[in-house]
Amino acid sequence: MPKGNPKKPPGSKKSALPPKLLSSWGFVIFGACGVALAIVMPHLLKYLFPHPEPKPRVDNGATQQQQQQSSPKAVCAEDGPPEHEMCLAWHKAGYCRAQRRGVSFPSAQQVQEQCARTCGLCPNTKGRNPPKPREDRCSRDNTTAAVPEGELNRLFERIKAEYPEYEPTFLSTSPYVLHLKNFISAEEAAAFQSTCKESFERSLAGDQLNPVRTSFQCWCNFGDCFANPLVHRVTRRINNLTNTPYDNGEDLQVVRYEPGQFYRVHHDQNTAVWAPQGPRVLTFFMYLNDVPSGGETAFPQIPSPSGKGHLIVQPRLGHAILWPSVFDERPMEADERTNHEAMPVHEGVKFGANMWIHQFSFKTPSERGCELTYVNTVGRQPQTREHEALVAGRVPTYEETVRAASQSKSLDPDTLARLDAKFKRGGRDQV
Ligand SMILES: O=C(O)CCC(=O)C(=O)O
Ligand SMILES: [Fe+2]
Repeated sequence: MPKGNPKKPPGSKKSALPPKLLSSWGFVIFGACGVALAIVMPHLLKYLFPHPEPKPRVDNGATQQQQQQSSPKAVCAEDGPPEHEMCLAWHKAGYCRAQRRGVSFPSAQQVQEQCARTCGLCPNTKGRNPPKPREDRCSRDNTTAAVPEGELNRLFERIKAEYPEYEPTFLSTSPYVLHLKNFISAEEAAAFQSTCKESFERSLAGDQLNPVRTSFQCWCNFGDCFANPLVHRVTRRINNLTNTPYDNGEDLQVVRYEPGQFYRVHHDQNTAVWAPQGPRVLTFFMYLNDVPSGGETAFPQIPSPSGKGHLIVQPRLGHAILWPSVFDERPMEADERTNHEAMPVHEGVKFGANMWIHQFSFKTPSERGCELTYVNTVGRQPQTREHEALVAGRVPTYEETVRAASQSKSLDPDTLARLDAKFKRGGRDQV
């Protein structure tokens, strides 16, 4: 008798399976039934005992319940301490949701604790830039015009009165061009240049390579730049000075001119008025170094204060100029008198930085990937289906937009809270 398991004779059906084999088949069948039951059972139970929907997920991926548990009461409380000054930048950089790889500070937990309101972690607050249904993605909040009708001139007068430390001087009052000294420190100017060092590219004008602008530019739209504490501090200082929300400003644009480079006469209002962010209403331009020769900013349609020739501003480290792109009484319409140019640099290199401020939130549609539509490249009329949709429904028409911008100042709760706090501090800003 051979040893081992006897071979099953070919063709034999009822071949006597050895008891050991039988028990393994039984095991397999039993297991399969178990698996099937495990799959079907939850559905069956759900059908038999319907369960409430899971809590909606929000911005940072946590459920509202988790949010409320993790919300630090202090920051959420109405009379609580202010949030960390970096919160807006940290949120924009995505730090509310996840810790950035390779960066130990700030941790996601630290951000969530110190920026609970901005991160949308407090009960009954939406946080900055909350998710929107797809069809509303690119709509505009009509009630937050940065510069309503009749507010532009007042804004310039207020800055002159409130900020003597910058030695504000009107280089022109019709239209306004305001000159400030010591607006940024040498350390801050150096931070702009160093964060941008590897990120300069040939400048664009109206979204295109253009022979009218031969300089280099760096969009400060990456976390290492806009979440750099010195860069953010300057950004917030501009927001406070102009009384406009963080989200209405484009990311800063650092510019660099080598000898011979320039930006010929142009106007900064380049945005279709029906785009979600509305027109650029203000330009805040900072000089980041002294230029040995050339590199002035010139306004060919504005007389110089001395009455001789037109207005020319010398680039000096720390100085800044602010001018409007629209009319006081028609704050959606470009005021061509603020055409300007960057004259060629003759000696040395010129560094500067632009902050363009829009009538409505720029960062929101920008972060949502909406069409931002420049008039120079897409024309003044809507040309694509998406443009038409913006005009037709999701974004107000030109007339509605103008009407909304003309309404008396009505600000969003965050801006109101900020103004309120500023008033309580005696009108001074912290940064
Ligand atoms: O460089 C300057 O002086 C002005 C730059 C400017 O006008 C711009 O970048 O739009
Ligand atoms: Fe410009």
